[in-house]
Amino acid sequence: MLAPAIPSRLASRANRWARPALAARGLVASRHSDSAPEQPSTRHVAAKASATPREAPRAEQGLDAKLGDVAAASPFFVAGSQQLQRAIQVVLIAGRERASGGAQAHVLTIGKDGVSKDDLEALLQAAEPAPFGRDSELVIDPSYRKALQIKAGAFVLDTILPTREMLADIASLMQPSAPQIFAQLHKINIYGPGGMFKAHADTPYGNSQFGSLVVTLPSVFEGGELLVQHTGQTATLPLGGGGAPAADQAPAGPEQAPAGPVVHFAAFFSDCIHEVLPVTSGHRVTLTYNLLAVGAAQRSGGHGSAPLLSTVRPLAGGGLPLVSQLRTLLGDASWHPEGTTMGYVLQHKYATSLWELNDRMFPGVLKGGDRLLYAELSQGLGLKVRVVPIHQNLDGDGGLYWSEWEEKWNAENGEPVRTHEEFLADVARFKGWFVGHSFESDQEFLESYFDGRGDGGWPHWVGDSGAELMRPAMRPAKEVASVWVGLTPTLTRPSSVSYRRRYESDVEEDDWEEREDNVLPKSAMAINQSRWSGNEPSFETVYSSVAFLVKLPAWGTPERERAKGA
Ligand SMILES: O=C(O)CCC(=O)C(=O)O
Ligand SMILES: [Fe+2]
Repeated sequence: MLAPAIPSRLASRANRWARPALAARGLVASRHSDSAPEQPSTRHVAAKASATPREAPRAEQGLDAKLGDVAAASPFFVAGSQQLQRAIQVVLIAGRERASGGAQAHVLTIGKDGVSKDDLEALLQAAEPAPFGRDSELVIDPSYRKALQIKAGAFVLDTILPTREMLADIASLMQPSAPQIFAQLHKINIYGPGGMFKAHADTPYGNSQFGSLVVTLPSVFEGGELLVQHTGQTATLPLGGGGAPAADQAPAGPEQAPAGPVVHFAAFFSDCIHEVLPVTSGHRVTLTYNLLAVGAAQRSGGHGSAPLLSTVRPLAGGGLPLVSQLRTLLGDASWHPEGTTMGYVLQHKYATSLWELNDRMFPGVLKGGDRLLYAELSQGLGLKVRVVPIHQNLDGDGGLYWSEWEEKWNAENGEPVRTHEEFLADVARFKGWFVGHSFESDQEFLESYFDGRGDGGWPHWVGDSGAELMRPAMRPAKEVASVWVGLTPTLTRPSSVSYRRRYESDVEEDDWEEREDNVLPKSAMAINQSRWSGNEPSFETVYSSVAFLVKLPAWGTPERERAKGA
């Protein structure tokens, strides 16, 4: 008696969509393929486009061609060095066992000459192998990350690092409208000869995390460059490496040379793939931090983009070519005379907690080039811009479900019937991405979907052409984008992560078994830890791909007049 347990609405939905809840109950075989994520090689720094190239209409190809300029116009990292006035003291707190053995906390004093041999020894003694997140597991794999770590909590710094100056630079370039940013100390990392960390994105700690910060403690090492990539650009940051004693790099002070060392730092948006190249000699000792922005959303939220533009204008140094191209197109009466909606896939991904997706965070939390573009479109051109999540379906079948038995049941009960051939056609069609309705309604959708309540909205699928929205929505999106920009280069990293339900502990005893392995399918995730490893495993916060839906006004309207400019 399986069929009556399936509410008819869900049953008809199941014909078209994944049904993990049923799979978990053993009613259907799970169709999620768990192929191992493809790991990038150390030197493989450019994200490889795996999407089918879209066939954009000729007029719109110019828009895509200008995309690189958006990335180039705004930085994705901030790096520099600073001469400290005082030596840095690091107190290594002895563990309980060691304390009982009479060990004392060890105090390191790191002055101009950097980490001494004895201090390095003490650091190595206190350290343990550094794990990282692979899918949902914390693993130690020296072929991927070879490093030692000392976790925050096992040491105390007496010096305020990052310095106020570092934080100010980071804030003004990376979070210009956040009233306050914070650096949350994560750990000390020690990379000896051969030490490295292959390409990964940093697992977000919550939706206020925008970046990661690395500060190197001065020591002599070679190699160990930090590579950070973003939309085809790669920054190579030596962070004080290169063999010269760190103190030698300080500008020679005349009489009163500062007692402190020179420290190097690099901050980057933490969705950017980065890696630490192998250290060839010496020891590279870093402090890592999560960068959190507080209040960014409130400050520039709502519809007011004016404050946003004033914060990004100094970064831009002129208009974006993408925007002037759009302006030219809008000035052509034959280009979408009725008006349309343009979709733009943002260059960065945004940390969101799946169950707290929130579009009110935008535009305040926008990063780099995305922020610049938003400001230009909304304030510069006066266009209406909506921010929506993009979801990804990896499997090709998206966990789509078809059962002969159930089709028979559907036929007998007047439900829509889909043939197996139709199912196979859908399988091919559903590989790719779909545009969410809004963060809030998608949350509702995903939750109801897993609950079997089945009352969420339907998303719109984006075809491989990147230009089409394929499925009619049960609750139609307000806009339907006919022009897509940026789809191919940005959405190239399929997720390999599944997410466990958070409220397992709330469910009834009886439901426990079936819900235990009831994971969010890759196909429905608001994206995506990606096939790249993270620095931590995480269920809670993921990176979401995000799109702008930009309303392009009809010819002859005042909005079009304003947008096309003089
Ligand atoms: O130590 C570094 O330079 C960065 C290491 C890193 O990427 C991480 O800990 O996530
Ligand atoms: Fe990292």
